[in-house]
Amino acid sequence: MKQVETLKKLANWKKRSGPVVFVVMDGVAYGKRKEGDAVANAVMETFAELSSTCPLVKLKAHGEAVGLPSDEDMGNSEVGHNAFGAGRIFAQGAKLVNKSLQEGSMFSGNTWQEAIKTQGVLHFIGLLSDGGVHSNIKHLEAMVKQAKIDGVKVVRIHALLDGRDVPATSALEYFEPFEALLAELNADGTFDAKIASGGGRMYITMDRYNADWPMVERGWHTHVLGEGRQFSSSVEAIKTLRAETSALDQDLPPFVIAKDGKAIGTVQDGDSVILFNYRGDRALEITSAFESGNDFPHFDRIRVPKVFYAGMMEYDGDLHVPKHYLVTPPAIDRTLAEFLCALKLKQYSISETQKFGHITYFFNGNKSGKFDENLETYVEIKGDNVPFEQRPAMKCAEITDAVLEAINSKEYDFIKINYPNGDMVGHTGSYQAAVASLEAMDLNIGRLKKAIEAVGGILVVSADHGNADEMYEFKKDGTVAMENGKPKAKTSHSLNPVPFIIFDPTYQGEYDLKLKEGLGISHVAATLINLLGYEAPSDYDTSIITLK
Ligand SMILES: O=C(O)[C@H](O)COP(=O)(O)O
Ligand SMILES: [Mn+2]
Ligand SMILES: [Mn+2]
Repeated sequence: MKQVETLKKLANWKKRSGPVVFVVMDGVAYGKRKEGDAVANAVMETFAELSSTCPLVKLKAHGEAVGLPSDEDMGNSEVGHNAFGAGRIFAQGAKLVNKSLQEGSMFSGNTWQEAIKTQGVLHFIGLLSDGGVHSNIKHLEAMVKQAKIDGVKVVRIHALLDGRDVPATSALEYFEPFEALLAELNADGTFDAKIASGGGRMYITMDRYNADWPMVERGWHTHVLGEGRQFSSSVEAIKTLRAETSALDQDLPPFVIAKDGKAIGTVQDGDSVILFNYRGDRALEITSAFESGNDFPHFDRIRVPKVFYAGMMEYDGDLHVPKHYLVTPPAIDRTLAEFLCALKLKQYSISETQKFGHITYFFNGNKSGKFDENLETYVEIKGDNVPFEQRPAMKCAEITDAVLEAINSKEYDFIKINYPNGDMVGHTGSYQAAVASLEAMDLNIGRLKKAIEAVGGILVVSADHGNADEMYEFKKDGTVAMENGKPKAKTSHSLNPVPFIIFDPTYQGEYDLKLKEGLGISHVAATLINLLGYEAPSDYDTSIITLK
């Protein structure tokens, strides 16, 4: 790999005595309506003070500004952190898969051709919605149709309920038409495609960052071994399990579709398996359960079928996982971390388990490795495996304790932090917990601010996309949607703009205090490089500050 160039020092920059600390308030944006806006309604004294006294601008964090197909697409952590870390916009997974399907290259490629050779069953595993963050049901539909055209006889789909990137209880809007499509494709008797198993995405299969391997184990038992509560159809399963548990879709218990007491879609030797999710974080663990040999410490798989396994994308560009994939991911290069390493600047990255990979792997362009072991420190504060509304602080105090130590050690030039609060608690749909979570985070940003003041560093506060700023669903007429006498919870991200604030207590007048308007979060990296005293790479999206 070609080494990046060494950036030039800014001629008129007075080096600060402390580090530049970049805070990503995950899932915190400016809402459009006060009702259900936990960000606007929480008591956040530090955020209010920074907002009224520091340079501040709103940045775009969704749609085309982060490489998604259209401005209808909400932002998410992968594309947001990619944009922060790469300083440029890359066409993202969602867009690349669309293109590969439109141009037909997915189906002419080796991976698809190999997958359809199976004499057994072609399985698809993935998230059945049009949330567009991890997957898109349209991609699955196109692949199932193509499988029929290509002469595959038996297809089994292992479908996860979303309710996290789409409305909280919307699963039947996807499962019912999808079952109808399968029935249509099966009607001429030459093709047999069925949903074989499923469950809520936060209950089985889609764990991330080694937070909760038993989730993946439950998924393995459901999809591969065909063990679990049996139903005759996915729609019957969803209706029954909802009535019994009142769970939101993301938390629905697993189900297995069976006929005469026998699961219809266990995974067997000689089958092909395609994971149709394109985003990596929640795809890596189930992938490793399929691809690992005997050396698999996470749970007893009981039976490991010999299959041809492929992912929609390459999920880890460093470790080349999985071995086979349908679409080549964006080639994100020349990231901020790489430039800072070339300058020999010491960097510290920290978050709680759920967002640890966001501030490292996503920030570094979906690479799990470091550029330089000696210059980069990664710290993970272990999260609790509980519903997050029960521990809304999301370890923000522990994260801050560690950062204060790092600041006071005077070892680091650049520190980046992800506070998971607004996002992880935002996804639970609990408004009260989201407010509590944001207030805890704000207290801790207050602690950071004091430390920065004491050492003469710079604090930059921003966010990767919205979430906690919209905790209620709204009706078309603009009023709050109600359910059982209460506001209906919204669990997904928002499309709202995010804050960008610079707190620079030893400002030396090197830049205008008025920030540039109308930009997106891909402009943050160049700004951070300037605030460290260097010229940004010429191919980066321009800095948000105007240097004097
Ligand atoms: O994976 C998730 O939790 C959601 O689909 C998206 O949330 P994130 O992009 O903030 O991780
Ligand atoms: Mn996020
Ligand atoms: Mn999120």
